[in-house]
Amino acid sequence: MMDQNLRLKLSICTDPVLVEPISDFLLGVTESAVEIDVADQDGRQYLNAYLAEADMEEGRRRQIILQIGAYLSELAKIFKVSEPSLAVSEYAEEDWGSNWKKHFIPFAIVPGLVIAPTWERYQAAPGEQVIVMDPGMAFGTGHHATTSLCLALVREVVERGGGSRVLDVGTGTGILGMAAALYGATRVLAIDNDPLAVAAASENVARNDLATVMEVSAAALEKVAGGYTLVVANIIHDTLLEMAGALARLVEEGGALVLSGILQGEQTENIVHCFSGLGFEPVRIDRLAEWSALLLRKGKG
Ligand SMILES: C[S@@+](CC[C@H](N)C(=O)[O-])C[C@H]1O[C@@H](n2cnc3c(N)ncnc32)[C@H](O)[C@@H]1O
Repeated sequence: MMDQNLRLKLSICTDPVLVEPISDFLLGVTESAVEIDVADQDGRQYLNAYLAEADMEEGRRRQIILQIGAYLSELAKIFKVSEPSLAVSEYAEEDWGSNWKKHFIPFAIVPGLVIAPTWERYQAAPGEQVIVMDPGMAFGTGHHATTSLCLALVREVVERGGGSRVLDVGTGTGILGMAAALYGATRVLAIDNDPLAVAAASENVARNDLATVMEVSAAALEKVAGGYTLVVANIIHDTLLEMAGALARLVEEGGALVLSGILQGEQTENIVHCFSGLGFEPVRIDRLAEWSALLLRKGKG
């Protein structure tokens, strides 16, 4: 057992090509604050990640380190570069808040849309949209590749007039639904089966003055009624396949379905195959790091 109030610090030295996918993973999956140093003389880059979770049991600590180590080896194989080195140390809690805050700074997740933390007074530039939220409440502060891939497709659909009724399935922090509302959607329903995510998204919707457009609910997908012009779901591949029938039913004829949480290759092919069988045509597949996001259209017209 570790001492009270200690957190893990991971120091990773890597080929620069892996910096982005490693940061995405650490921010999105382990909710770490990540600091990236400039390249050293040998051309490698150094990342320090400060994990949010404190006082881990030894078993959990070992599991996290193994998971991250396995992910680093997998990435090195995919990108055909040498495996990153990983060193683990501990640091005291007082440092964490300031590290987290130092590294969660306003950033444009897609051009024209900035995610800003609640403790910053961010001054939007003309024409810029801003979503204000705290990190670490639920998945989806916009640092994960799948979130930014979905945002670009949501914007495409809504700005082309497909945003009269939007359903955000697995909303996390509410980021995709809130972005749809800012891009001009007139009604948004956001659902999640994690009560912490529902609480976080509700708070974010209120904080961003979007409650007149966007509703957040813990309702199960099977209980949702009606036809939507756009349904977006950034959830893992296996869950998307389980949900396929319900998702397909909720998209109106001619409407759009945006899916991510899907790895490139076999998972992407499975999803295209499954939704083709349900009457959807793939319109666009975007890729970032090892992830894909799909825009599908229901029916032929
Ligand atoms: C990868 S996160 C995506 C969060 C956010 N939409 C984004 O794009 O950043 C997936 C979310 O789906 C939720 N989720 C997983 N299975 C679900 C299900 N069966 N029904 C509703 N939500 C689900 C999780 O609780 C989590 O908040």
